[in-house]
Amino acid sequence: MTPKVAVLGAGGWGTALALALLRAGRSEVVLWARREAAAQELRSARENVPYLPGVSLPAGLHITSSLDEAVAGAELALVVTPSVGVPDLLAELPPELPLVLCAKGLGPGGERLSDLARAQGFTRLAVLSGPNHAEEIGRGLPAATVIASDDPALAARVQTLLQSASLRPYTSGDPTGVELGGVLKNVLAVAAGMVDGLRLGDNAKASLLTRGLPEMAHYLAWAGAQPGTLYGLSGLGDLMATASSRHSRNRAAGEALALGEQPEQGGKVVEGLRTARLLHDWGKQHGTELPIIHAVSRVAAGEWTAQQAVGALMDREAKAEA
Ligand SMILES: NC(=O)C1=CN([C@@H]2O[C@H](COP(=O)(O)OP(=O)(O)OC[C@H]3O[C@@H](n4cnc5c(N)ncnc54)[C@H](O)[C@@H]3O)[C@@H](O)[C@H]2O)C=CC1
Ligand SMILES: O=C(CO)COP(=O)(O)O
Repeated sequence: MTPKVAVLGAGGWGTALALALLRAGRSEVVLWARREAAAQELRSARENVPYLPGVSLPAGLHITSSLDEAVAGAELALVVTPSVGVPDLLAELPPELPLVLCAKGLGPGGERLSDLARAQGFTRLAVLSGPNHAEEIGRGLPAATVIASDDPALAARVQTLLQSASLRPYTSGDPTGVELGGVLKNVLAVAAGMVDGLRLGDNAKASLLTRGLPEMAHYLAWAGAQPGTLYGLSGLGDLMATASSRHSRNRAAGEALALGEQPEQGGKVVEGLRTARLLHDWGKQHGTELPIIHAVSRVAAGEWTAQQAVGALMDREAKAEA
């Protein structure tokens, strides 16, 4: 029987993942959009004009706004709404459905999305993360990604479903590290955008991103991630892809903030701004210094200008690198 795969969330990333599944030879792929008007627009234009313009959607891609229809008979579902939408979506899904969580954000109280899913009774869970701009994956440009799960058979199954000439998925047994790498790099990408906006140069960006790694490492270690995962595709790989990319909404939001402009990206989700505040709160609660994350959080909240954030980072007490 042909496996049916549901892709829940019709933004740029959900649309690109649906196309990646079709390219990998899956013939029954259903893309779910939250609003019927959006589903109708996708069906008639055969293009996701607001979120992934310039990429055609093949006739074989089924598009619906009915969640029941999307998941009926599906072997598994990719959850690709922005993180703020994940709790409501989980509440509507049957807990026996295997899920692949693809959003790069945290729950409303800073929870991992996989923990929220577990609390709702879901037991078959994987996460997918890596250096994967929707604009490039949607066009079939080559990339690698990581699928991590405590259930090796599920990770291997998702790998098989997605593997194609243009997407090379790796498996991992560290869902904690893979899930959180993408969450944290978004905040550093906002900071990198501020460096761009202020035209501080290449040395500043390399210094900032490298000093951001220990901040990522602190949080990942606290969460129980394996130390090496930070240096893989879902950590350093995604940080490299995002912090310099013309596609990155997080980087662009940082650039806008530095220029005194609004950080919104035309209705596209910018996860790093909300994540910065949640991680800042976590750092305060745990007495952990996260200077770059703290600076992004204060600029995002309008408490500091980007220039003040640079001053605060440069004025910190002298210390050893390690
Ligand atoms: N765009 C990209 O290149 C990548 C994005 N991601 C992550 O995937 C997640 C989704 O991002 P994108 O697809 O880029 O977003 P997007 O900004 O392209 O589109 C957001 C989509 O979600 C819908 N939406 C908004 N609020 C919702 C809610 N409460 N419930 C259900 N749907 C809702 C919008 O109508 C829209 O269709 C984010 O966590 C993002 O960090 C991960 C990898 C790559
Ligand atoms: O996660 C991404 C690429 O891997 C997308 O990053 P942005 O959300 O900053 O566009």
